[in-house]
Amino acid sequence: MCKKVDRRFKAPPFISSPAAVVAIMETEFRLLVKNAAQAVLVCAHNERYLTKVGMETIAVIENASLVIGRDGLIKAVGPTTAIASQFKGATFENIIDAEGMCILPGLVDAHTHPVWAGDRVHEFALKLAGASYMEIHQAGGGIHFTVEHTRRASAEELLVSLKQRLQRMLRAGTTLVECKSGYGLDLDTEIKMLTVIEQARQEQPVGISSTFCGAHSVPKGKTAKEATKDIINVHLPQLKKKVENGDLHIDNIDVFCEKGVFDLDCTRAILQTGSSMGFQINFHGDELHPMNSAELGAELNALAVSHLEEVTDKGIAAMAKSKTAAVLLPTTAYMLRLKQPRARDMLNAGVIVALGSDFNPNAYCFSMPMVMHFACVNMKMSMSEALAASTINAAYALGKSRTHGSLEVGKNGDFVILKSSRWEHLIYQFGGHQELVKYVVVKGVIVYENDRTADY
Ligand SMILES: N=CN[C@@H](CCC(=O)O)C(=O)O
Ligand SMILES: [Zn+2]
Repeated sequence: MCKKVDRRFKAPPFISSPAAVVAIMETEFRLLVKNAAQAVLVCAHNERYLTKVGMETIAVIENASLVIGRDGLIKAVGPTTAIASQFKGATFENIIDAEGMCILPGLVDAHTHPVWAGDRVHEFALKLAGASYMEIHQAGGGIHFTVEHTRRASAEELLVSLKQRLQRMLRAGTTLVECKSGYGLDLDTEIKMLTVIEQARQEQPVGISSTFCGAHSVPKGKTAKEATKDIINVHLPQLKKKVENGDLHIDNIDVFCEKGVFDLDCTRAILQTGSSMGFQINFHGDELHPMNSAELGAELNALAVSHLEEVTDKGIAAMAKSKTAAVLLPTTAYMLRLKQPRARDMLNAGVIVALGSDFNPNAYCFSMPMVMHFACVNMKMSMSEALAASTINAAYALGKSRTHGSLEVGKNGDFVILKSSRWEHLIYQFGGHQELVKYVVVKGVIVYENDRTADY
């Protein structure tokens, strides 16, 4: 009944959980998913994150059912027969018979840049012909190109494209996504982007963690030091006011810490100011050059540092100690033909490894299943490690692992139902999620049902 994937996973979690007892006293529920071939809980003991051993041994129940309450939270998950007897006489607004299918937690995408205008397909051609990311950036393209187009775009235009992009992420199984600003660099455009993110949060079902990334690049006509002063003395205080007034919601503060962009001192100053205003530190570091970003993340108790292709052994050890998550982005290393992030060294050292799509005009990928596939093949992660990195650990990197990232009683009823009797097909069939993802559910509501699934 209970697959011995995790030896610590002794009893079906719904039996021992106090929340499950509450559920039994209720009689009306939002959703029952019954008869699933597998329910992948990922973790079952309220872990906030998993490190290597936990990621290798994620919790899976064979022949499982799941109950979501009218508040959108998970009330019970366990063997089908046990759930049937516990919920005898209960009524459900909706029932899904998931025979032959798998239930997985909604995927969490821990790093994206989804608000922009003007694609960069022409730069893809240049890169294929040998130009590097930084050569294009220094010649005024790259982020600068996107900044010019995003400044000119209306908020309405940006909102339409953002919602379409979130919809494409949702269809690939993502139910929580980090969304950065950072293609404005001036205060007005940054506010326009953050406002668009705020609107999208209210108008569509994918959960959003929003990030102020005004230090994504040094704006033309300014030095890094001048831009840093501007962000600290002008942008951040204005944004803080907007947050306090309830006009904006900002979860994280970000900087692109890179040679020729923001150095370590500028990065530290911006992150410390943002953190003092209550924003979680989650920044880009050690991507193209070793910058000691990992060490800085540890020093500042950052929640997460992304990229880390050029991290040092010292940086890895520091992140393991400070419990700063490493958000690895396999699409970027693939696209830019960089050296792969050292996922195995990080896992062996005890670092909390998470994954993100890095969706942006440079790395045009919406799909966390594809990201997991790249992580397995190119970064040598196992499939269960990749799934844990795209669920509980990605939620941790956003400060959301109390509510997201696993199928556990009391968490949001956000999950994916896969038309396959083994969950690993989501990673194995690369590029195949369009046929595999049957339903996506957010807080117990079916937000996507796919007619294109078929048995292959
Ligand atoms: N490296 C910095 N930022 C993005 C790329 C943004 C862009 O090229 O537009 C990243 O995470 O890959
Ligand atoms: Zn990025």
